[in-house]
Amino acid sequence: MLRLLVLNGPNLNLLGTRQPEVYGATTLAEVDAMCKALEPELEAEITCIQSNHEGVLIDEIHACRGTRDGIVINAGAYTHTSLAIMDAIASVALPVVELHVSNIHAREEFRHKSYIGRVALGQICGFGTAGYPLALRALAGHLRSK
Ligand SMILES: O=C1C[C@@](O)(C(=O)O)C[C@@H](O)[C@@H]1O
Repeated sequence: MLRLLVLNGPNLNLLGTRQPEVYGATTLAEVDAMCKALEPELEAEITCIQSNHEGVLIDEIHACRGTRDGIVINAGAYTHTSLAIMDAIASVALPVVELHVSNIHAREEFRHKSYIGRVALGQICGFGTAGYPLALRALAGHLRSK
């Protein structure tokens, strides 16, 4: 049984109502349900956590050491700014898939840089909230191939 964490960062609690032309109409509760629904197929226990606070996200990443096998993270705007989240991911040495609902590379220049990308297994972006199951499948596939 794989143990996977889906970690959502700042403002993602507003999914569904926040700039729907960019992020779509699906709510975070619906995203969490979509992720949990993959548990039987992926033979995984999937936990979904969201926080608007950088330190809480870091604590959740640290807590994965020895308790989880991998992480899907949408760090929101911290993606582009947070050396501390990058260091936390490097410190726990677990496979991490970076996820963005929007295509960050097609947006403003400041969204093109990702600190998470330096320590991630890979990145999925631009597929809307359908990216979450893609990211979980990619992570589980990677873990099972090891
Ligand atoms: O909050 C977000 C959401 C985001 O991570 C996405 O999922 O597309 C993209 C970030 O640039 C932005 O700050």
